[in-house]
Amino acid sequence: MSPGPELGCIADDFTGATDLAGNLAQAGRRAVVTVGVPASPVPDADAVVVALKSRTAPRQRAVGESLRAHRALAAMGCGRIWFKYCSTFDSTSEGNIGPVTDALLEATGAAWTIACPAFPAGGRTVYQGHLFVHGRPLDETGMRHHPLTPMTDSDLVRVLRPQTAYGVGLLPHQVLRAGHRAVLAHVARLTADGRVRTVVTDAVDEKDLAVVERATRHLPLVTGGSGLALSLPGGVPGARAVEAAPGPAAILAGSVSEATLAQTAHARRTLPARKLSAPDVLRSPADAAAAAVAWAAPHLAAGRTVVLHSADDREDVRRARERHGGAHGAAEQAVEETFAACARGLAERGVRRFVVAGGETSGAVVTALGVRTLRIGPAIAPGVPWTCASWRGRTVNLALKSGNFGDPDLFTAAQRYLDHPATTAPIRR
Ligand SMILES: Nc1ncnc2c1ncn2[C@@H]1O[C@H](COP(=O)(O)OP(=O)(O)OP(=O)(O)O)[C@@H](O)[C@H]1O
Ligand SMILES: O=C(O)[C@@H](O)C(=O)CO
Repeated sequence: MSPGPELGCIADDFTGATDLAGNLAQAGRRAVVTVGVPASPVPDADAVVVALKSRTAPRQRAVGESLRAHRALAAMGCGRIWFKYCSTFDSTSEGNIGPVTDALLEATGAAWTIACPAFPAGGRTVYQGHLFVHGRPLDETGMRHHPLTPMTDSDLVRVLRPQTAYGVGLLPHQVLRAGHRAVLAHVARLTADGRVRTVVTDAVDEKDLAVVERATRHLPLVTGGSGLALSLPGGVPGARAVEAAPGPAAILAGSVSEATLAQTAHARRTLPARKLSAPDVLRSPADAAAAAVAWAAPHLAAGRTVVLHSADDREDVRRARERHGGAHGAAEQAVEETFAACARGLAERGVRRFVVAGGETSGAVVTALGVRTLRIGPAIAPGVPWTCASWRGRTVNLALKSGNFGDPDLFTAAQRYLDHPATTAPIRR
């Protein structure tokens, strides 16, 4: 038996970290997310997930931070390492999926590993190496136009090859369907001459993932999305119970993905909502946040959940960029600073529950609240768990939602999963 946690995970963004930890909790693991590399061992955890902001960082930095995280997890005695990246394989020809995988192969001494982004419960499937999002090839989705990691090819073997120093193989569906022994024989052939060290795995449903899990449970390193976690056997019942803070809630939507825009539009029908004014935000994030918090105060006093959002559509972002006319990313930075200041102001006004949409926005909010660790609670949607953290010694609950996750009613339904965790487990297997 391993002396430390069963799993040590390195996530390349914050929402991805809680996504993986949430699925590990669904599989009965006591999962804890640390914001950045932990300075000391994490007690009472079966899985420690280190949340980094390395997805679009310069390659050297991403590799360096991931190795630092690996050293901390290895020092805790973690049995296996899991490199978590996006289920839409967000990367460029430079990386960072390939370079970080290469570095972790060396660090863990693994002869080979898998690249398994499939998350069927979240609509991500892989067939013959091609990634589909709710049945559409990746390159035909909005990811084609992502500003930082545009995904213009759904063939993951082709996408990964230029990113890694080693060969890339494919574990196709027909082999998977023949069972885990056939998988191991196939991989043995692929990796025989030592060139191929990463194997892209097909998986279109949970049955496929169960075979992948069975065939790879001996590996010191796995890489991929969070979907594989749902197939882990064993686990402790009740691992998802966390304290629910009393007190009002706020939705902070800084994501401009299609799913979030639909969720915001839905929530605005029934909840008090305010759009952050772009000119105000660009002039002074602090003043824009103060005005938003003042607007929220009477609604919060009346016990209502408030919604603060930054865009109705992508045009808003384009206009803000144009209006700002500054350095690349400056308008986005101002919006993130505003959400960060809103989170601080709202917490000071008694808000104890936050639903935050968007990876970057979540990073800004979690950092602003000075949160160091997140314990995982019940899920609102596949890949979106409630978490429990401490703010100035008080319990706060945070749900960090990846831009593209969740149904349109996610914001309005969120509270009920925290209040009634035992009766509402929305993950369909
Ligand atoms: N009106 C706006 N003008 C300029 N920038 C904006 C505006 N609204 C949001 N943004 C910025 O757009 C970025 C959205 O990124 P974020 O990661 O939060 O969401 P996402 O990309 O939809 O989600 P994910 O990364 O989880 O898929 C943030 O930097 C945010 O501050
Ligand atoms: O895997 C996913 O899709 C998410 O956890 C994510 O990483 C989005 O940023």
